[in-house]
Amino acid sequence: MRAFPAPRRPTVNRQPDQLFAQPLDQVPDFVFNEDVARVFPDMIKRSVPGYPTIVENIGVLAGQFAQPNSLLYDLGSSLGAVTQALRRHVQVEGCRVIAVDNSVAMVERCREYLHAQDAMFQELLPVEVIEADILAMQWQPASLVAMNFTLQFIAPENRLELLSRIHRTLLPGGALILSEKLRFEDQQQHALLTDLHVAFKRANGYSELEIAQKRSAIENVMLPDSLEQHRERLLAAGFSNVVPWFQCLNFASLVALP
Ligand SMILES: Nc1ncnc2c1ncn2[C@@H]1O[C@H](C[S@+](CC[C@H]([NH3+])C(=O)[O-])CC(=O)[O-])[C@@H](O)[C@H]1O
Ligand SMILES: O=C(O)C(=O)Cc1ccccc1
Repeated sequence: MRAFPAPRRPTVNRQPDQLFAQPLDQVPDFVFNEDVARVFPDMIKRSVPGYPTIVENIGVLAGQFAQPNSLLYDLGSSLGAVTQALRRHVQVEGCRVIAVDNSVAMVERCREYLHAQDAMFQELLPVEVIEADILAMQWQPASLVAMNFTLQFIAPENRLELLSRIHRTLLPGGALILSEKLRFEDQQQHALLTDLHVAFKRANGYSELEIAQKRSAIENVMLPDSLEQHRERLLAAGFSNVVPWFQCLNFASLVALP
């Protein structure tokens, strides 16, 4: 008998995303379940142009906004990629990271990844991973809120209220970092960037079938807004300035100042 049980899975996840590789009679709506959580690092890197750059730089940007003895929120944290970047880059006295996700599968694995990060580095910011709906949670004053590709999964009628709550929770001098897939109001622009995004997925090894089935899985659950809609809604939520800092094809990231 072994003295210690073998780990359930390797710490570094290299499982390829083949979730939509076989033809499905009916493509179900996309959900963040165990199957998705298992392949998520591969899926998001091959699907979102600029994702690794955005994640790493959220850590760098956060270093400019984090204030001593305050909270940093990672909303819709999935496996905690942004939380890990925050912990690598922010070395400010008394800061704490709160990662929130409502998918049990994501939260379980996120905790494992963060334990692995704890084992590898010293003096990382303390972190708490909370399984909760970001529409129903209690807020505490924060100097940074990151929402990396999460708002697009929130029902459109709830988006303004959520951003208003985030605005109220932010300390002066803090920031919201909001990354989203974009829709374009100009039809030609929208078609061009959509085609270029399909080319990006193809170049990353997805077949036409995988691309088509994934599109139909997400079309009712992931509803992107235009940059103009984001800007207007952030201003309506109380933010004083909205600064795009990254765009790659139809994916962008903004800094919103309270
Ligand atoms: N109401 C909600 N409450 C809490 N979590 C939610 C809610 N709705 C969706 N989520 C969670 O938001 C995450 C969106 S993925 C974020 C990537 C990550 N930020 C990353 O930088 O790797 C984006 C994507 O897959 O395109 C999922 O884990 C959902 O469970
Ligand atoms: O926009 C797309 O085509 C995507 O595939 C984005 C995405 C990435 C990861 C999970 C869900 C949606």
